[in-house]
Amino acid sequence: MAIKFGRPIELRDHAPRPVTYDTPSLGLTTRPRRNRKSEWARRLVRENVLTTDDLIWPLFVIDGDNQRAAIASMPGVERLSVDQAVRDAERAMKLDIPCIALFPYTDPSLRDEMGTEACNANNLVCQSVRAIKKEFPDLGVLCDVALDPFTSHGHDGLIQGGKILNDETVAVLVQQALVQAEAGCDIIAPSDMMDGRVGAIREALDDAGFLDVQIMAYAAKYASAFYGPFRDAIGSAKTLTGDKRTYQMDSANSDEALREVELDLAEGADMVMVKPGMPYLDIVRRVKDTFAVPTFAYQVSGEYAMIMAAANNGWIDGDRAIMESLLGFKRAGADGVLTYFAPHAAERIKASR
Ligand SMILES: NCC(=O)CCC(=O)O
Ligand SMILES: [Mg+2]
Repeated sequence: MAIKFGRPIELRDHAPRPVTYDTPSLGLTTRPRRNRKSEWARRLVRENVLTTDDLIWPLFVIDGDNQRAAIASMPGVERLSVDQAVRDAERAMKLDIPCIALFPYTDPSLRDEMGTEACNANNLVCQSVRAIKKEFPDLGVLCDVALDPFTSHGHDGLIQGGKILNDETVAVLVQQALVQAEAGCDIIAPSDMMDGRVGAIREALDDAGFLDVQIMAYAAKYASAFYGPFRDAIGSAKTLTGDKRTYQMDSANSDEALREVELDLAEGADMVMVKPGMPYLDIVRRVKDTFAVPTFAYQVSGEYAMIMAAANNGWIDGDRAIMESLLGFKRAGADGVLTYFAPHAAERIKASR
């Protein structure tokens, strides 16, 4: 049950009882509670607001027709066949969500050591982009650039002798970005954390005439336990060998995030992202204060799963926790949030207007 915000607690919970208290005065000049005395007063002094313009909605796509398959660790999120992804794109349009992000569940038979399918101009992501752009040209479409949905080992890059190869991987990522841009993708979002990939992709996009295709760099992406359910969703959880700590950042570090962001901006990133979200709000704030560029946060699958699990157990008020968590990103300085809660939040925002 949703509790309406701003209803005075005493009216909600108690039948009034006649009591008398002594009324000593503390003689306070400043009483911060005055500005919180009623809903209109709180609205008047409110510093941050979440709007539908702040939302990017990640969708998972699978092969097939008319498929919507539940993901156990992400209750409420489904893998969608391309036709159904188009229906969710329509829902995004109706909810005034400016942009969606696409992630494929690649059939295991198409995964290999090199992530070859990433560069197939007719892969699931490219098919989805074309189908969505055809019906909804005004909806922003973001495509992730990384090899993990396509490799048999679940890593974001090419491996040799147990090591993730940087420059060789970047050459493949450039090809992946080009097929996505060719399909009509608006924002290329490299999430692989290889060094130098933003510059290489920018140059290749420009050479191919995609001057207006934006780059949102996953600039500060941490090696995190919170990606677990996402790996279920794209089917890499079981195949992933080892961890990603030689390319994703150490969660102990903060200055390093600024250096990563600085590099990506110098290489041509139009927007930067911090990921995960809630445990890294301090990074969002530092990035925004330091660079004053469009800054995004990714509220990742594990954050979604935590809130949903607690809400489904009745341990927290899910609606309120969702909106509070999203407002936290705005307060930390984010210009927008990639969140699986996007349609839910947009519905709430629209209903409250
Ligand atoms: N490159 C996209 C992701 O890794 C998403 C992670 C998540 O939602 O857990
Ligand atoms: Mg980097």
